[in-house]
Amino acid sequence: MPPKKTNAKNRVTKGGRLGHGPKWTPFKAWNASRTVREIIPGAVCKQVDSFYADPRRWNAAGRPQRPRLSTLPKTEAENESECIADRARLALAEPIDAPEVKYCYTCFECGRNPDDPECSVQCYDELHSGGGGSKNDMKTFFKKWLEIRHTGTAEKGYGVFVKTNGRYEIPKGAYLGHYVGEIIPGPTKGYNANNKYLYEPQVGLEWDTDRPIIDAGKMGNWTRFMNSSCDPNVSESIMQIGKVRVIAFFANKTLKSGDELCIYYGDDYFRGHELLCLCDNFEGSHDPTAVGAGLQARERHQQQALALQS
Ligand SMILES: C[S@@+](CC[C@H](N)C(=O)[O-])C[C@H]1O[C@@H](n2cnc3c(N)ncnc32)[C@H](O)[C@@H]1O
Repeated sequence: MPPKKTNAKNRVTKGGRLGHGPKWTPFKAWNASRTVREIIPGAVCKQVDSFYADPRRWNAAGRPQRPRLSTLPKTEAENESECIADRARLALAEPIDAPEVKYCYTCFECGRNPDDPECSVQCYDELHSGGGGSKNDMKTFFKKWLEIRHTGTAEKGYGVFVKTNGRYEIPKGAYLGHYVGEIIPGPTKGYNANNKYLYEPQVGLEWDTDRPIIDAGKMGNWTRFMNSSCDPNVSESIMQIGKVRVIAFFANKTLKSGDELCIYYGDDYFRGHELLCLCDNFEGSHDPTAVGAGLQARERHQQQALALQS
């Protein structure tokens, strides 16, 4: 039998990926609920379930072509008995306060130290593709419980909502997914600082001494559609899944049918893009850095982060 034809455009080389998830697929959600009137110009986004690192871009920046994933820096957090990852995992069964902690290197999927040979890239794949009896199975999570639809506000565009036809409530503390896209080695050729889908985490990945940037402009998952709120119901935290460090999202409140899932983008985002916030907490547009609730939300986040770090 002749080999099956593949669409070269949609093929991602193994060397350029972190994890071994499926190939790209066109991000159907991007157009799923759009009517002709609503179509937003621009490139159609590809749906991916793991990071993509373009070797040419990394070579051009003088960085290793393939991120090394085997040895991870050790921190005290590794030795802490009550690790936030474990708590977050337990939270799926028993809600806790949102895990707002910066670093924890215990694998979210298997609970082992990622140096442990039993913990592998497979943990990442299992969590996200639902294979191997993952406790969390994220493959069907989005499809089952969430939808992307227009917020009704032109400036805000699309948002992520808990499906309105379900009776299911997503418990506080539940792991929702993580931000993926193309990993770029900091501001390099072809980098567009105006891109509104850039996530610039300080993840401390050992293959990148600077800050890598996750660019979900051309490829990403549903998390790229999460809008900002001055009273967010989703928190982010840096986590370890297998050998991959991720920006993971957790429900910080019980999420009910029809709720929009929102994070807090932070002051820099709004200032940098010269945007005003149009979240539902206030009527009309407002500066999220100047409005009471925005400040309170930010302070609460900082306090939670500090409390959990100490
Ligand atoms: C990461 S995208 C979120 C998804 C986006 N709504 C879409 O349709 O693709 C970020 C952009 O969404 C819009 N946005 C998100 N939260 C907002 C808010 N609270 N107020 C105004 N615009 C917001 C801004 O245009 C922002 O640049």
